Amino acid sequence: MSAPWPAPRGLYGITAEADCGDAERLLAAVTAALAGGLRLLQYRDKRNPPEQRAALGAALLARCRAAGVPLIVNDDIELAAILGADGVHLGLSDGSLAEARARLGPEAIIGITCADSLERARAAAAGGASYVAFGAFFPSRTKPNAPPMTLERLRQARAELHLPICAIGGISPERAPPLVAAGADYVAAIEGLFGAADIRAAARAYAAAFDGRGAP
Ligand SMILES: Cc1ncc(COP(=O)(O)OP(=O)(O)O)c(N)n1
Ligand SMILES: Cc1ncsc1CCOP(=O)(O)O
Ligand SMILES: [Mg+2]
Repeated sequence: MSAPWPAPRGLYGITAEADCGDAERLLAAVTAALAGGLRLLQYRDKRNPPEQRAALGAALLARCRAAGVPLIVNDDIELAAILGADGVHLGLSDGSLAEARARLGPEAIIGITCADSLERARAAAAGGASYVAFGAFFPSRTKPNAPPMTLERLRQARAELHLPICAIGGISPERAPPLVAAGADYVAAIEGLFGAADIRAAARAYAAAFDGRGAP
């Protein structure tokens, strides 16, 4: 059974390339993040061929299902469909929102990268996106060329958009609270979460940024 949407506000973990070369390591990392309170997981894997991505995606989906956490596939609408994952995340150069909705159905979670653009977020909302993602809020070693996004523009987005908003880009646990206060429903992290020495503790620290800030 697929996980309910919207997921409770909180940490959105995105798998690290460094973990995708080793299934055991990847599953251990994700298991630790789930134990620390991860609310959403994205399988982002730009290194493996399709067959391996299908196998890793299936293993991640089983782990996420057991935890009641949605699994979203980055970039690849077809892989999301084949796996029966909860959704897909699409950037500017990935497939279209309309194509994803047609392939995955009305219940699928479809996230759209808006980078620093409110205009793109408005179009995504009007086109039936499930959430929009803004960033990079801070310099990101994972994606150094992501355009910079500001807290002020995030507040503006929160004031006018009526769908979940995700903040991404160089976000450590210490950097999360102002983003949550400005209206982010999800804080997405790769290095700050999966690069941490204690992944479960890092997930808890991100989750704490949402404490006392209202129900999902
Ligand atoms: C939650 C979330 N937000 C943004 C992105 C970036 O997507 P994209 O611009 O397509 O870049 P890649 O991740 O594909 O390199 C994301 N993946 N997740
Ligand atoms: C995928 C993506 N899109 C904008 S910044 C980014 C990278 C996020 O990774 P990190 O949390 O390590 O900066
Ligand atoms: Mg992409």
